[in-house]
Amino acid sequence: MAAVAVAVDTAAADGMDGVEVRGRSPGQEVLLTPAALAFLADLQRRFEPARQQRLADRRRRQAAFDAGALPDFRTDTADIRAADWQVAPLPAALLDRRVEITGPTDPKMVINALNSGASCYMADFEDSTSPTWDNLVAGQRALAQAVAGTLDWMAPDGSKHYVLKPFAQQAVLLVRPRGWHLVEKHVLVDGRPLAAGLFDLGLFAFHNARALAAKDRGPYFYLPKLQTMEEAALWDAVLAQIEAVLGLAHGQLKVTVLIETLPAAFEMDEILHALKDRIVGLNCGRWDYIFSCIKTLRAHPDKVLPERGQVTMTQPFLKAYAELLIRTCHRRRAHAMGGMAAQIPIAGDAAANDAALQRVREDKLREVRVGFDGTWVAHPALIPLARAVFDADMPGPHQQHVARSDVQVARADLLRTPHGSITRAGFDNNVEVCVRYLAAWLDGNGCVPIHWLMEDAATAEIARAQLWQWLHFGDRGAAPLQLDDGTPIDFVLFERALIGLPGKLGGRVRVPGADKLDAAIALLERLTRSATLEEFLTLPAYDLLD
Ligand SMILES: CC(=O)SCCNC(=O)CCNC(=O)[C@H](O)C(C)(C)COP(=O)(O)OP(=O)(O)OC[C@H]1O[C@@H](n2cnc3c(N)ncnc32)[C@H](O)[C@@H]1OP(=O)(O)O
Ligand SMILES: O=CC(=O)O
Ligand SMILES: [Mg+2]
Repeated sequence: MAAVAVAVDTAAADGMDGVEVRGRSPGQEVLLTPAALAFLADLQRRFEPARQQRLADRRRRQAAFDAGALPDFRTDTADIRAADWQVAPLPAALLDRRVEITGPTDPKMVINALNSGASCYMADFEDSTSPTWDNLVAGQRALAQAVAGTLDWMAPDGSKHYVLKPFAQQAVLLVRPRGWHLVEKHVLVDGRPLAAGLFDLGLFAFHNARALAAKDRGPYFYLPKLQTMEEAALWDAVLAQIEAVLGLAHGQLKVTVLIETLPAAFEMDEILHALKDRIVGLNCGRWDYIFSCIKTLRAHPDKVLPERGQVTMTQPFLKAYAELLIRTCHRRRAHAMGGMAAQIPIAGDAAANDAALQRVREDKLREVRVGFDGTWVAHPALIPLARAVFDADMPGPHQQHVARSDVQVARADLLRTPHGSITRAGFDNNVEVCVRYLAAWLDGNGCVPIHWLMEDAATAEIARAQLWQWLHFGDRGAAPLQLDDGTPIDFVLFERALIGLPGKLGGRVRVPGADKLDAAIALLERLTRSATLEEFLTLPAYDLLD
């Protein structure tokens, strides 16, 4: 079977030499002790060369797609897909994951999420966190205090004191570090920024792993935005190193991997295999997946998706991706986790609220009936609804026995482009979402409601990538795209949508990050006018943060 080798720099130094902390935030000295920094620096020195190789592999792969190639199942790993093997047994705390709440890591959110009644809580440093230094330090402190059982929080006006429920009544904690593409510029090792994922995961593990292991709670992680088994193998090597340094058993650290890139959909078995001693499931990260489909196939004129609102999970290419994930996971005795419906409760409008909840209910019903073992919710008020749907259709703790061997997904199924349209409302909405989300993110808020939908980095990326793709469609000689009413999609249309926005938002809507609107507009203009599609909006946006 194809083995995945991770090149490791074994000459990694220990100690504080060459480590510089540039951020200043209250309480950071408790986290960034000399021992913690030495631990992080060691991880960075060992694994940074391999991370850089994986990022270079991504660029090479994308260049091939841009030159006309399409993703496919690998021939060099056919034996991994064909062979019979299973992942390591799942820990008891992760057997029943029917409802998982996700959210950023500020202390109030952490307490609300752990107390929410969900089976699990994914504390998120990725899609829903704007990685200001203050957010990261406060988030790591809140999580460490939560693990220690000492976290509390007082509302600034003194109206409510938030305390944790007893441990046995709390949701099981999982932590999602940032992806391989991001760096943490506030910690330099040998003059270069630390890999953000190593900072988030490493720092959490350093301070909490032993305490969580003693309670038989992992630690557990969600790994975002992977593309290949080699990237999975890199995480596996990092986790094995952390276990060795912290004196934990091999396989103590457990992970769930988000399948949220198009290349990864072709390597689900391989990713499970690369992490088989510690992986407990795959998750359908639908929003990044849609974004990745747009990004990966950006140079293929026959692969343009309709406007965001029309790209739902019932579209055949997304149905195929979800069903392949379930079949693959259950064959390997791993959980198949569903994703996030974007609707959130609507205050002050009962009819609209009922309609939103009905959309969520339908989404969860579809998930449990196709064979998912659990699902995500964005908001605590959605937990009872999701739980009721899963309880009714999933009497046991999971449904790994649902083999879905009826599912046959071919390359063409994953690449089938849905029909649909681009309306003016859809175009304008993409512009508005990008501007409002970027403004909030630059202001330190990584997840906001916009028109009663949860918007985070993944959902905003769809809007941003679509605008770029639609506006640059004619660059390769094709006729420009048109709206469904025949209006050409060009920069005149884009500027028109942008021009009225600050007045409209300032006058009518409470906008988080209102004083960042100009910066957000300037960034969107830059991203959209660029001749090439920026890989992630959070890369240039991070330069503007802090
Ligand atoms: C594509 C993906 O990656 S999905 C995963 C990433 N995205 C997420 O995790 C979404 C997280 N969700 C959120 O951040 C929020 O629900 C939002 C921004 C969508 C809406 O937030 P708000 O407008 O503040 O919601 P609302 O005012 O209704 O909140 C009511 C209460 O629920 C709490 N709450 C809302 N969402 C969450 C959550 N996800 N976790 C914990 N508590 C929450 C609020 O803190 C508030 O608490 P309080 O009554 O004690 O003050
Ligand atoms: O992380 C989840 C997604 O949908 O993206
Ligand atoms: Mg995502």
